[in-house]
Amino acid sequence: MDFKSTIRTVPDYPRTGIMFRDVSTLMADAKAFSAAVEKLSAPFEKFEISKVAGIDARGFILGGAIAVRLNAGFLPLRKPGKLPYRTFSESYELEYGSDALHMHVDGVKPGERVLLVDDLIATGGTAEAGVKLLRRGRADIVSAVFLVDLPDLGGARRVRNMGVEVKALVSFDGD
Ligand SMILES: O=P(O)(O)OC[C@H]1O[C@H](OP(=O)(O)OP(=O)(O)O)[C@H](O)[C@@H]1O
Ligand SMILES: Nc1ncnc2[nH]cnc12
Repeated sequence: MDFKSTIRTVPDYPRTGIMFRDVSTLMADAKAFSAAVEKLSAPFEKFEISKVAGIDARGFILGGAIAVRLNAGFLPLRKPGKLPYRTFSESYELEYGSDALHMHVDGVKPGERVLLVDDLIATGGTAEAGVKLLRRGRADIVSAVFLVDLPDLGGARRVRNMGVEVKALVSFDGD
């Protein structure tokens, strides 16, 4: 499956100079979406993942589908002001701004095996915040998976340097 050709690139969104990799076109393609979920889930079938942590917002779509495929629960890592109960929070810088992620304090049990999921990794700031939140809950992070890696921005390296394995289906480097 040629996943790359199913992802639309929108130049200068949301700011001049950003090449926006729009995964909504991959997700709208039934064959590509189901093949992507299968490809990112299958390697973890035997890893007894009990929870998939998905990052707000596009990581919810992919993470929810992966959670069902792996018979795992789903844990939302959300933007500020969205979770009703007590939370841990971590702030981070983005390619185009700054933000924070929250996780319910009882979102994971100590030692619980978790797969971290998002649609895309760029600078890795968002994923790093996700890793920090899961570690505050003392989760065992099995891997972090993405549809898209932008390797020029160094995010995958940054997360690997935190001791977390990173997998991505597609890489856009310099194009
Ligand atoms: O590796 P980074 O440089 O941190 O960037 C990656 C993040 O940026 C995008 O989310 P965005 O914050 O645009 O939010 P959205 O999913 O709500 O659109 C993307 O879905 C990742 O979560
Ligand atoms: N270039 C990009 N395309 C889509 N989502 C992003 N998130 C951060 N950088 C991005």
